[in-house]
This record gives sequence, C-alpha cells and structure tokens, in this order.
Amino acid sequence: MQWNGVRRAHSLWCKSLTHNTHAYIPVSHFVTMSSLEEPLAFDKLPSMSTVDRIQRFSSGACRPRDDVGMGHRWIEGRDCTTSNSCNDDDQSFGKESFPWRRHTRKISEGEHLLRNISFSGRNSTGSGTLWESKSFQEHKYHTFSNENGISHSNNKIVRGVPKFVKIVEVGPRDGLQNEKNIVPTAVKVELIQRLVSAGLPVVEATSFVSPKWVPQLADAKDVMDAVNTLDGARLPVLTPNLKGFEAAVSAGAKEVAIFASASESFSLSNINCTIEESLLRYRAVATAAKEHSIPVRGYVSCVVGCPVEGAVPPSKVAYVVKELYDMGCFEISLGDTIGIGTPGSVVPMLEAVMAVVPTEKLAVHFHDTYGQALANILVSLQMGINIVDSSIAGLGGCPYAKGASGNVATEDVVYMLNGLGVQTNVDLGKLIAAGDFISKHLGRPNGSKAAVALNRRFTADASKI
Ligand SMILES: CC(C)(COP(=O)([O-])OP(=O)([O-])OC[C@H]1O[C@@H](n2cnc3c(N)ncnc32)[C@H](O)[C@@H]1OP(=O)([O-])[O-])[C@@H](O)C(=O)NCCC(=O)NCCSC(=O)C[C@@](C)(O)CC(=O)[O-]
Repeated sequence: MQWNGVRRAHSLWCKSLTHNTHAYIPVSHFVTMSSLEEPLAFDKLPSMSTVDRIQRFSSGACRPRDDVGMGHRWIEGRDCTTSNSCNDDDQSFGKESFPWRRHTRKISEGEHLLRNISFSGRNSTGSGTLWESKSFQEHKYHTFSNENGISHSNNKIVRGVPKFVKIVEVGPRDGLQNEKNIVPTAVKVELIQRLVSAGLPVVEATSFVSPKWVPQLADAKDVMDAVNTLDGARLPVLTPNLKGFEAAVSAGAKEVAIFASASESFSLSNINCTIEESLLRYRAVATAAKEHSIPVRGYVSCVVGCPVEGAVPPSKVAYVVKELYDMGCFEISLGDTIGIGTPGSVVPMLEAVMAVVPTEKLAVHFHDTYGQALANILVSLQMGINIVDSSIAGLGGCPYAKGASGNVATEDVVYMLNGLGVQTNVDLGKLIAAGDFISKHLGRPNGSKAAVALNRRFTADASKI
C-alpha cells in the first residue's frame, strides 16, 4: 500500500463516515510527516555484536512451533513449518536448520562479485525490448565487477547474509493497485507470466478486495482464471475477509494473504476496522483456510511509521505479528508502508519481532520513498531475514504525490543480491524485460535504477555490434 493508497482509502473512509462510528482523522494529517522526518542517528545503529546477539537469540529462542501453523504439512509434498517457503524453491536451506547463521562463503577463484546475466532460454515475446532482441539472445553479460570479489574480502558484513534469498514479487498486486488507469487484464496476465518465467518463486497475483475500494483489481477473478494453472511459482492473493477468501478459492487461488496493521489509524483507513476487529476477521479467514488446506501469509503494515500516527512502537508491531503467527500464518511480511524507515528504525523493530516469532517466518517489505529500501534490506539480511518482497520496475509509487516512490524494485534487489553472491534463482535479464514491458504499458520509465543502467549499457554495447 502506498501513500496514495492511504490517501485514497482514507478519503473513501471519510466518505463513509455517515455509517461509521470511527473517529474522524483530518486528511491534513496524512501529509504531515511528524517526527519521522528525522531519521535516526548513526549511533542508534546496532553494533555487529548486537546483530550477533540477535542472531544467536533468534536461532535458539524462537523455534518453529509444531503444534500450530497454517502450513503444517497441510499440503501434500509441502512443509511450511520450518522454512520460509511452502515448496522446495529454496535450494540452500536443506542442510542448515538455521540459515541465518553466518557461513563463510566459498566462492571459487575468479568468480565475479556480480554474476553473469544469461540471455539464453528466453521464451517470452512481444515487448520488443533490447533484452529480447535477437542480437542479444546468445550474448552473455558480466555486470560491473569488483576484481577483488567477495572471496577476497572475508568481510564480516557479507558473511552475515544468507546464502539464498526468496523474493516475493508483489508488482501485479501492490505495484498495480494504485494505478489510476485501469490496466487491461491481458497485460496483468502477461506480466505475471513473464515474472514467473523469470524464475520468481512467488508472484502475488491480485486481491479479492472490494472493487469500490480498489477498482484496479476488480478483475481479480479473470486474472486468476488466466494464471492459476501456471507452473513454477506460487500465486497468492490478498483476502481482507471471508467474502474475499471465498471468492479467491472459487477462482482457484491456492494461497492467500491477510493484511493487518500496526497502526490503528492505518487499519481504519485501509480496511475500515480497528486492529482488533481485523484480527477477528483474519482468524475467521485462517480457520476457513485451514479447512481448505490453503496456506495463509500475513502482512503487517506501518511497521516503522504511520502517515497519521508517526513513529510506531516496535512492541505494537511485535504484538500484531505474534497474533498472525498464532492464528497460523506460515510467513509474516513486515511492511514499511510509507518507506520512511532507515536501518536505525528497522533494526529495533526487527529485534522486537524476532523476540516473539522465529526469524525464518519473517519477510521484509520495503517501499523506497526515502531511498532507504536497499539499506533496510541489507540490514535485515544481516539479521537473518531471508525473504524479501519487491515489485517489478519499482511499481507502486504514488502518481499524484510528487517525489513519493513505490516498492523497492525487484531488479535492484536482484542486482544487489547478485553482487553479494546471494542466490535467488532469478534471471535478471528476463526480469528487466518484464519491467520494461509493464513500464512501457504504463507509459513511464522503468523505476528500477539497475534496469535503467543496464539497459543504457546494453544500448551502448549494441551500437558497437
Ligand atoms: C475490507 C473491506 C472490504 C471492508 O470494506 P467495508 O466497506 O467496510 O465492507 P462492508 O463489509 O461494509 O461491505 C461493503 C461492500 O463491500 C463488499 N465487500 C466486502 N468485502 C468484499 C470483498 N472481499 N470483495 C468484494 N466485495 C466486498 C460488500 O459485499 C458490500 O457490498 P455492497 O453491499 O455495498 O454492494 C474494504 O475496506 C477493502 O476492500 N479494503 C481493501 C483495501 C486494500 O486492498 N488496500 C490495499 C492493501 S495493501 C496493504 O494493506 C499494505 C501491504 C499489504 O501492501 C503491505 C505494505 O505495503 O505495508
């Protein structure tokens, strides 16, 4: 959810006040950024020893519970209890029960800091981007490389990050939900197909929410009809209540997500109920999902800041996360909804959450409004998180609030992870093609800096061929 979505949802909420008893919150509060304008100072950052302590603590203190869990061997061949994934998309977790432990990476001599991008095996057609042009089909590219490479750095910071990161692509849902002009269903479907073909293990496809609240996703059923037989990725959908859950199941959804908030005001503006009311609704969804053996992902919004309330205390975030975990969510994504967090505010929030829920159940979901998303992701990885939400081409920005930007771009995340030697199984070339495809459709430049830079570089190289 972006700033714009907050404002839109809020204005809708304000309009419905005649039959709503909630207290009125002036719209002006939505544009007052409060004390969060001031990022936390560097001296508030944890030392590495703090991170070490967190890692040690989380690996022992928060073992996954066997008696609860939406995904506790509900699905044949899947096991959601101990890893972040409901299938075997994580190739690196197998032998290590606590993958966030530091491991000395063994990267062979000469292996580049930044990995090759292969163009072979592309099967998507149609957008005509440079990445898909014939002359590049067999071309292998090296991204810019630090000749010293990771193998020579033996660097404490790099050693702390997990070997594999699961990327949860939220572009077709979070990225598009605020688009003012309705994107044709066929374009959404092609986007999802391209993202799946790029190797993303999870692509959040759409939302079964009220079309009055989110008109852009009113075609949720049609989208699901077209994609629910796609192989190779899980395609969760958002469900705000039982009505949405039932519609999602009828449309063939095999995984759903519920979305609560750590901020009371945001909960009211986003889903028109208090936090406690939302938890009651979500318990009903979780129970129904259990009956259908459908795994449920949880979201908590405003984990560091709320556009109305300002700073959100970590203890409040931890409370909501624990509630979602206890009702059986197999994974809980921590959303910095307005992109205001810095490592200085993200670390204490993660500390609080990791004290109540196992680290491997947690994902991070950063918006890049203040340009902090990659820094926040890096610090989260250092603390042991290995699931990152992101949106193709950085979609999700507010087209009306100048300067506000959307979710962190998937291409940028993959570029950084490649640079760290972290495996994602995602093909950056195909990803960039998918980003160019949707950006072209929306009539705006690709919001990923890595995509723009790589496209520029390949254009320059192409002119030499
Ligand atoms: C929760 C509601 C439905 C409550 O909306 P409400 O108006 O309070 O609902 P209601 O129960 O009073 O029903 C009103 C009407 O909506 C219908 N309705 C009721 N439920 C549904 C449904 N599921 N699907 C379709 N229709 C529905 C219902 O049938 C009725 O229809 P009417 O009788 O007036 O014709 C509404 O507020 C809503 O849809 N909100 C969703 C807003 C949204 O999608 N926001 C974006 C999510 S992103 C986010 O939260 C953050 C995240 C996850 O991205 C992470 C981050 O960035 O931090």
